[in-house]
Amino acid sequence: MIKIENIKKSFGDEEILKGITTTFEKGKTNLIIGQSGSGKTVMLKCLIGLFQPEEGRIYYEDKAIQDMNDDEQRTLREEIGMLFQGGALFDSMNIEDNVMFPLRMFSSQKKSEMLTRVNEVLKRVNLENVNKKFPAEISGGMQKRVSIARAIVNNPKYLFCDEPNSGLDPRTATVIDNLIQEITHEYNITTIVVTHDMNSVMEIGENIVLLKNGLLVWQGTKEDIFKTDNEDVTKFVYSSDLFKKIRDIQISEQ
Ligand SMILES: Nc1ncnc2c1ncn2[C@@H]1O[C@H](COP(=O)(O)OP(=O)(O)OP(=O)(O)O)[C@@H](O)[C@H]1O
Repeated sequence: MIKIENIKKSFGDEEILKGITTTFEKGKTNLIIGQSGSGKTVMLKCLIGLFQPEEGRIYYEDKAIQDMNDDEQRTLREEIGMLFQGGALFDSMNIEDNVMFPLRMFSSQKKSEMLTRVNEVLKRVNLENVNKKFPAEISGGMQKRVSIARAIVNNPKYLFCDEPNSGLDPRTATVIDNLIQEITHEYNITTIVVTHDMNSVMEIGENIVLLKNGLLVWQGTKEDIFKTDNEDVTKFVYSSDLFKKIRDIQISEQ
């Protein structure tokens, strides 16, 4: 569980996060959604410690980052898996070495042990016999699965995904969404996904936080989305052509 209390972050005179309070639950896919520029990535970067908010507190379980000593912060970093936008695989390393990278960084395991773990996670994301291939030799969807394998290789307690579907066709995007959700449930991880993909919202939105101009304007589940009359939610949802068409059909059938 990750809890944030009244976090504020500015760049120069511009306040980007204007006091956000919320909880991201364990074992759930928590989504941060909102229009471009609403502050999603800045919030994610605050959560993983890349940006220091000027105000507010961020709790991992019951301990605030602000109160952690260096050792505790290092431990926390090891407990975090990151799935970067675009995958961010190392082009010059083969798949096996890409996935092994966090183990080399953080563990003192023997190579054979690391390899066993690498094969385990590659199997979990349904990728076998690709160990010696290079990222450029596999499809975008496969690259995403490699990135997921790399993000979970250290058994993280927390998984952060920044636009995990960018650049994927809708069917592959759904496969990736479902994989993230399955892994979240299976390993009881606190997962946070930044997205503006409405399909992801409706597929895996177990706890959705909607940001607008640096404020949290709505929070709920995917089931709540169609029930709410919150104007910010409806504007966001129906900015998607597909959902606009669904609404038009619903209205015409009434
Ligand atoms: N390092 C930075 N320095 C200055 N301003 C920044 C920095 N990072 C982000 N911003 C500003 O913060 C605002 C919010 O950016 P952010 O990247 O969080 O938006 P977002 O909701 O993730 O958008 P998108 O969906 O387009 O990725 C933007 O106005 C952006 O210019």
